[in-house]
Amino acid sequence: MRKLAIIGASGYGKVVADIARRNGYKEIVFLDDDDSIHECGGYPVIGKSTESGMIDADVIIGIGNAGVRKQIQESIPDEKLVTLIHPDAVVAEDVVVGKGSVVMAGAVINPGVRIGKGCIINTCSSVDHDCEVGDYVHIAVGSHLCGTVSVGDGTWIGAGATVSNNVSICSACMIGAGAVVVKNIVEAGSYVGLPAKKIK
Ligand SMILES: CC(=O)SCCNC(=O)CCNC(=O)[C@H](O)C(C)(C)COP(=O)(O)OP(=O)(O)OC[C@H]1O[C@@H](n2cnc3c(N)ncnc32)[C@H](O)[C@@H]1OP(=O)(O)O
Repeated sequence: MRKLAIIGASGYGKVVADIARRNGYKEIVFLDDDDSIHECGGYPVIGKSTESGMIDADVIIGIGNAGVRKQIQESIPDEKLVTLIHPDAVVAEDVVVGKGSVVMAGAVINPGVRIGKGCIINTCSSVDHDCEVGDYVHIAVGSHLCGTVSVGDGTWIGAGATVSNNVSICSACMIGAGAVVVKNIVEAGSYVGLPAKKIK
């Protein structure tokens, strides 16, 4: 199997490397702009984030910040980008997962779901039937989208948060850890608590 270059030698990047290894990548390298980092998860950092075009390798972004992830992903030709799904994630057959997205261990994605590009579907989260997840969304560890939820581009669903069925959340929102979203959110911002309310 081909080589994989992961941009971003971070904690998240380390998890991405583990998923890549389980998907059969034999050679994994990192690219990062921090000169002081030489390895990540036991894999070498061999250059800067802008150098993926010079390497004959598949590419994925290992950066948690949605804005940075988007900026870097959109500078890379689509044919170099891959999608990674942990072998212990449960993903229904008709689910569409966009380029550059990563689905982590224990995640469950049920039928009729569409996940955009550059998303993180993190450990033990669930995305239930017919959800529409935009681009560069992060469904953080242990959070749950009930059925027919829509999440706009760049939104972060915090760890352990729950979004009730048939609810829409617009782009550029931060849903706090443990929040419960029971009504549509139509204005960008940070929302916390039960029921989730805007804080700024
Ligand atoms: C593998 C991984 O690690 S994946 C990463 C998972 N991590 C997460 O999901 C983290 C999600 N982030 C949060 O929950 C954050 O607290 C945010 C984004 C909601 C708010 O962060 P900030 O904008 O920095 O807000 P700040 O910390 O200043 O808090 C503002 C107020 O909201 C409260 N608040 C913050 N987060 C929450 C929350 N999740 N639930 C309830 N109240 C909260 C604070 O106590 C504070 O209240 P106060 O003004 O009465 O003191």
